Amino acid sequence: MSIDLEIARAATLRPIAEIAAKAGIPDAALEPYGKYKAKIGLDFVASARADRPRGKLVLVTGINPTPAGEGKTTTTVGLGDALNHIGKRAMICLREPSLGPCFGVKGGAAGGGHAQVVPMEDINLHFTGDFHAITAANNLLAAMIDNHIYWGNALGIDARRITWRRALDMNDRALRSVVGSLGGTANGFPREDGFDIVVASEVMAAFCLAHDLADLQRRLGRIIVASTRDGKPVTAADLKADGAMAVLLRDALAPNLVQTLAGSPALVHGGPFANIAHGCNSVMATTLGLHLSDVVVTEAGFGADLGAEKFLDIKCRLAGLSPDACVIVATIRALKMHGGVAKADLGREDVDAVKRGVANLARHVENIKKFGLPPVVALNRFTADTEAEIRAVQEAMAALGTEAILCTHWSDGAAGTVELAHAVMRRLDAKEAAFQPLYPDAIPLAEKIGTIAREIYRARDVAIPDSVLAKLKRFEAMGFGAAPICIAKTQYSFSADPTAMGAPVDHVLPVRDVRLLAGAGFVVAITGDVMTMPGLPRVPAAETIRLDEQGRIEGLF
Ligand SMILES: Nc1ncnc2c1ncn2[C@@H]1O[C@H](COP(=O)(O)OP(=O)(O)O)[C@@H](O)[C@H]1O
Ligand SMILES: O=COP(=O)(O)O
Ligand SMILES: [Mg+2]
Repeated sequence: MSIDLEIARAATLRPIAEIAAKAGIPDAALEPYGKYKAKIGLDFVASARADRPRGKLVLVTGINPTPAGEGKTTTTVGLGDALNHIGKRAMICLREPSLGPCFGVKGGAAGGGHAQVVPMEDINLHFTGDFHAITAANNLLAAMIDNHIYWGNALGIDARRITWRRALDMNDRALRSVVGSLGGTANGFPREDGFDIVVASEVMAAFCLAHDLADLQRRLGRIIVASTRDGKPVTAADLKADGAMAVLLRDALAPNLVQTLAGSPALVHGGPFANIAHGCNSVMATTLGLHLSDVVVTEAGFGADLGAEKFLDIKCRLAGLSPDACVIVATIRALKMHGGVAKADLGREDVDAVKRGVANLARHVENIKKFGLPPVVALNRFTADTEAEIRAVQEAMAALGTEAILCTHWSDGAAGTVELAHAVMRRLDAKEAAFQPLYPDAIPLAEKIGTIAREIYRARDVAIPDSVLAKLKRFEAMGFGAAPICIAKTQYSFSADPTAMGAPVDHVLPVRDVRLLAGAGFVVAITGDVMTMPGLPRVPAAETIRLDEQGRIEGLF
């Protein structure tokens, strides 16, 4: 059994009503899903947010990770627990895990060791059904498109220009490109189609950026699914799909409340990936947390070149949020990878490789400062890390005037992140943050892509084919010129080349396509070979996930 699962299963959980009461959520506002999970009623969310927000907002991001991940979720939990341990009222806001990585490479997303949200099995699997609801809403819209064409196509949809794709919460490369409606006239008009993993769906993005149920339905209605032969956009509202989609999502939109192993309240809600989507939990949960607590600690996915940039330039911009501090999670193993060490050798001491790999961390530190957020580095300690390697990181960061705090929350729980909690509180109390997004709304979409590429990825240039530039111009002509950009890119490198470790320079960012997410309110720029439907690895985690004789789950991590 995985250590994470062993620890989670051995824990004594508090009834969720007790966690809620501690967070200032009355019983009447709770919709329990068993003893240890609950949704928080939308009426309570609205009333709680009617008061002035109390809390400060702390973003947890990281360096470019190894495929296993470097511990942002784990550190978000550890920091939240430590803030509560030192007497603050902290809440943790996380994304819900996707079944794709759970049964694929990375495993779950409930943290790890003694810094987890629980019940981890529920959270990592079906949780409260939100992803199934989002999948259903996405696929209802897809079905209504083909059904509209089948019954005469009154809207004049050009079947060659349908951009809406089906979704599934699984890694399945066989579904990336399919042909639907085969089998004769009763099945409709055959056309090319495909599936995205649900965390890349625009329904997920709209769900996570919606301020309330009415806003969600408006966003769903604005989703552009196709165009007519003369280029006129066709929306979900044109198909009269937005109402039924909102019905499917009504219960899901209520934020989920669970707890950490230490009993801290955690809102786990929504779940876009940060390489192919915007990588942040829901605005509903984050804004609720800010009204209920003194500090909200929230994670954005993958490295700061992806999740943090999107949290700051998309979520904060669209939701009117202003972060007050930022933690960058680094690990010795990832720094060695960036220093050129092969995955198989990451467990061996190599101080020189750490010193070389620190260039990746240094660039993320420099980038976060561009947003007016002086970061603190959390060095998430793994057992194989040596004193010499740790010292090398701390000395390099000290030379940059940045604190690098050793954290041992995976093995020690809150006690392992108390020093980090005090460092974050020093920044919050000093009111150091002077957040501003990387680019203004008013510049052209292509210039926004260029700004991110140059300022964050340190690209020399961006390669955008004329056909893609024409699409961007069309989006601007349609009134979406002020929208932020969400760059779909590999998580392993600052560049579009997943093998370019460290801090690559002089690279060109190839943008192969762009998608207008009119419902979510941003434009996606797809770079390199990034896929919106991942595939399973040669040996998927699924092969070691099973039930024991008592029907208990094994192999989940
Ligand atoms: N210090 C640590 N020691 C051992 N395993 C860890 C440590 N920190 C995280 N992990 C494990 O690494 C994996 C990724 O952690 P996670 O917090 O999900 O990373 P991220 O959110 O950055 O992807 C999880 O299985 C977690 O249990
Ligand atoms: O979207 C990716 O999130 P993690 O970095 O937490 O795996
Ligand atoms: Mg995570």
